Amino acid sequence: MYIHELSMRSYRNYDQLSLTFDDKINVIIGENAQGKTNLMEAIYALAFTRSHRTPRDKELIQWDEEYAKIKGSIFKRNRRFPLEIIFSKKGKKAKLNHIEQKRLSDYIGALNVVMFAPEDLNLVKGSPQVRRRFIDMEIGQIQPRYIYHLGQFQKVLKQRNHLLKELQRKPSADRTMLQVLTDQLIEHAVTIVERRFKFLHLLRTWAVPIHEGISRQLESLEIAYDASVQVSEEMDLETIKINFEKKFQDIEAKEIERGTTLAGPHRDDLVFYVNGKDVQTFGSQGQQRTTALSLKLAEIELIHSEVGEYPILLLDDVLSELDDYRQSHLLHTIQGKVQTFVSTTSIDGIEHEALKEAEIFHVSAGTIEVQK
Ligand SMILES: Nc1ncnc2c1ncn2[C@@H]1O[C@H](COP(=O)(O)OP(=O)(O)OP(=O)(O)O)[C@@H](O)[C@H]1O
Repeated sequence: MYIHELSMRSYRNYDQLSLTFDDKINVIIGENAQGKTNLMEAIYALAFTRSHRTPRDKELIQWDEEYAKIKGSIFKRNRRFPLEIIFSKKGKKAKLNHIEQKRLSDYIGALNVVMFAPEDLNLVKGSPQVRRRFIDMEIGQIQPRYIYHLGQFQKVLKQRNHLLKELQRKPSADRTMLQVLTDQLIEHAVTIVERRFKFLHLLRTWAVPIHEGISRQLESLEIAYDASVQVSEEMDLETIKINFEKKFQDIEAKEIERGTTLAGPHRDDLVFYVNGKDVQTFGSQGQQRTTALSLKLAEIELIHSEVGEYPILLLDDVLSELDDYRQSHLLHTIQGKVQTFVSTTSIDGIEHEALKEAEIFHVSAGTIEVQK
């Protein structure tokens, strides 16, 4: 799939903009703070209805404006369809084929995007939250129903935490309600964990051989799910559910004492091993980067295998962070099959064969010019 046209209004530092892209490689060049990341972010937001760098939609609206609008014309399975997203101070609206989608989960997934930004190099080193977000966003775009379960889980989690705080202060508060909320929480948690297991199985299928390739057969990658409840990928749904129930019975007193939910998918993590050693603790910076790159390349192949089309790849200021070998590996893998956006302050240092045919855009203070 690819984006043919993109237009924006009052989005970050862009007043008004309309661009046509190459279906292969587009390079966005500009000095710092001119709007490169804002453009990448807009494409990401068109796919996910949110930014990759802030949870606050209001920040996307140009200062002193009432709303921001992004429109895209997408080609998928040889058919063209429009996407539109409007962020206003009251909320957001997402339109697919000109029709507003009541649930965002009916919209997300129409456009598949993989973003690789410098902070993704932190996927291995960063906090568990970064890895949970990675896994949740990726499952969400191939299985939009997952987003619904995640939203329901968050809702119940909030109510449950609220009640646990109340019980912490006042032990006579409603215990029956706690049981009701625990049952609801478990119902969504089991679905989330089961879908994460299935996703990890697919991710491994692609990431392990890719990592072996990038490391010239020197490293073998393993990915494990570090769960806060005794569950594993071999278990059936019923066993997972029983183990959740047991866990919450065991920790009830502790949860009331702390006033918060201490187990569940919001506390889980991913662990990456290279040659049997935990990369987060023992890996070199190079190994951590290779792992992050393998995961991103695996995502591209995984989406292709699940959706039947390659996603759009956004490489925001990240090529120059990779050494020549990893850069070549990346560009070689995507060449010709993945519409890619590369942002950079300078094209020197990334003179790869793949970029020769690229469409070049120059960004300066919220305006973009195509290089003739
Ligand atoms: N809501 C907004 N309204 C108007 N301008 C904004 C808004 N949010 C951010 N900006 C401006 O956008 C610019 C930052 O653009 P962007 O993050 O795309 O930089 P960049 O070109 O990627 O630079 P770098 O190479 O430093 O990452 C800044 O000048 C910032 O002040």
